[in-house]
Amino acid sequence: MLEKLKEIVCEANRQLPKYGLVTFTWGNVSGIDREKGLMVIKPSGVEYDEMKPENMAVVDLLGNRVEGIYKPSSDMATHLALYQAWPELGGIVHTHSRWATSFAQAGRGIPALGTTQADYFHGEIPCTRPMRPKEIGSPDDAAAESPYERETGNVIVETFRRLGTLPEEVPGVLVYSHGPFAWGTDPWSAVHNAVVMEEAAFMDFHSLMLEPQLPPMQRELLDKHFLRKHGAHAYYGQK
Ligand SMILES: O=C(CO)[C@@H](O)[C@@H](O)COP(=O)(O)O
Repeated sequence: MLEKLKEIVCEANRQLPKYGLVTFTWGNVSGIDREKGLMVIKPSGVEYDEMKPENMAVVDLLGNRVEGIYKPSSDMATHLALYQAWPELGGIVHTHSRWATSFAQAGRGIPALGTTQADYFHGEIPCTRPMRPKEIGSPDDAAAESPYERETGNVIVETFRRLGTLPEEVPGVLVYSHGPFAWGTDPWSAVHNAVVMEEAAFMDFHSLMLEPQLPPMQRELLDKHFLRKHGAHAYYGQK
């Protein structure tokens, strides 16, 4: 089971450059084995085309390294915070994909302007609030102890709680000044949702250029598309 999860997480990471979601190593995918209480995540800074299942990082749910010769992704604590808060999650992706990151840097959510987004996200993809200095830590924080990554996860969960949004209805978020996180029932569905998010950001940007006053799509159409594909609160995995 764990070896299979390493293969899946490795291949899901290798999909990121294939879908144009990453430059250099600016992204990471994880998966979780809840029975064993272990998370498998991309090793930090490793080139995607050099990745092999055996060099995936394996950590326990407190972030202690269990297997792997490389350091886990620098975003490990954010992934762990989301898995701990949301039991339905089976896979998480973080990238700096250009169009979604442009919205994150502008502090803007990605509004649901079309059925492409509505098929996967039941509404706007929100942007988190700016982090507070104490949540960011200081430059001399050792990377492993930096509160920034852990607090990023907490701010994501806080955003969804404040909006009353369910993670299974909107499987993604923009972290202010950083970039997108997407998730799903497994690493594959998380990557799928990350691709849809980037496409939606690209199309929204241009739709709003064409029509700055464009309102979000009608609720009825949004419901029709999302609920037809996923049902109310149905969690979904999309290959
Ligand atoms: O945003 C950052 C660093 O600022 C990270 O998400 C990105 O560089 C990926 O780092 P990892 O190689 O996963 O440690």
